[in-house]
Amino acid sequence: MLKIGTRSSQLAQAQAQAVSNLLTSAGIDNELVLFETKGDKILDRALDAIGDKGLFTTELEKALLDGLIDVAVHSLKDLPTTLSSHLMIGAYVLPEDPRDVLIAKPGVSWNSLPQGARIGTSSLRRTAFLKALRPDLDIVPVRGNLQTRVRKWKEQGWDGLVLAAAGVHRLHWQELISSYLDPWICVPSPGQGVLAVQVRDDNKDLRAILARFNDSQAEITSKATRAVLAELGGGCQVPFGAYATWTDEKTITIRGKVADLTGSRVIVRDVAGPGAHAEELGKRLAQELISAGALQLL
Ligand SMILES: NCc1[nH]cc(CCC(=O)O)c1CC(=O)O
Repeated sequence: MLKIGTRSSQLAQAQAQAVSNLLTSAGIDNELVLFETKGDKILDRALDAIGDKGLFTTELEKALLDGLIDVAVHSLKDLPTTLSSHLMIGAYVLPEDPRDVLIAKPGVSWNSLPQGARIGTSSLRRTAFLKALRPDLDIVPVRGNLQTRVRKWKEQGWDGLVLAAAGVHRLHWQELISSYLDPWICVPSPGQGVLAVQVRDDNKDLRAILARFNDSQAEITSKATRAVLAELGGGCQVPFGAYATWTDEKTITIRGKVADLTGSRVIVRDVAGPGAHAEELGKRLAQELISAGALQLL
């Protein structure tokens, strides 16, 4: 019986179940094994900064290496760009909408938010990019899983809450969504919406099976945006987003955006080129951001 490791939040289980269904369709008996991660326990501070720390993934990587599980399912955006050695991403699957969304009461849209509206998010990226657009907003921290955040938004009577569309869609909470935020402006986290199926690199048979489910377009845009993150590296702790799309069947455009914490200084750069050179393009974009002062924003 193939063992699929996942965090135990409702969203993580929905994601792992979707991967389980793919494997079942390939005739592979499998079951979920649930884990709690450091990121599930630390609830008092923003976790992203540059977002490359593995707080949600380290325990699953260890379980893979110890042979307790055969695959781990992660939100790609939570997975550090440097994986533990002997582990690899076996497939990029089931890409969802990469945008962020505003959760708000019916009738309230992004454009109709009142002056000084109170908005919940703990992501430094969302805080900075939203403040850059609307300096009047009162951004309040909210951590915890999606249920907790939605509960707090209701209890506290905030005007809005900003979440990833992918998570909201996967939990079938579409009716809570008031507005989709433009990904060229509220630039998402690298890999947002994509699931990473991680395996041991010596597990050849399983890798061959997973390859059948790989979404090669999502793989390429994910590699492009994660290359930007990797190149900016741990040296900087700034709000950062990267978004890549296909402009024709061979070409991708990548946007990178960094800001200071208050959103008063913003650097945006785009590069376009062949998807076949995704990682090179991502690195080039990071270098352009650095040349424009990205590392000095804090
Ligand atoms: N950092 C938490 C996290 N990790 C993945 C998702 C949603 C799914 C995704 O973005 O792929 C979320 C919640 C959120 O950002 O609102």
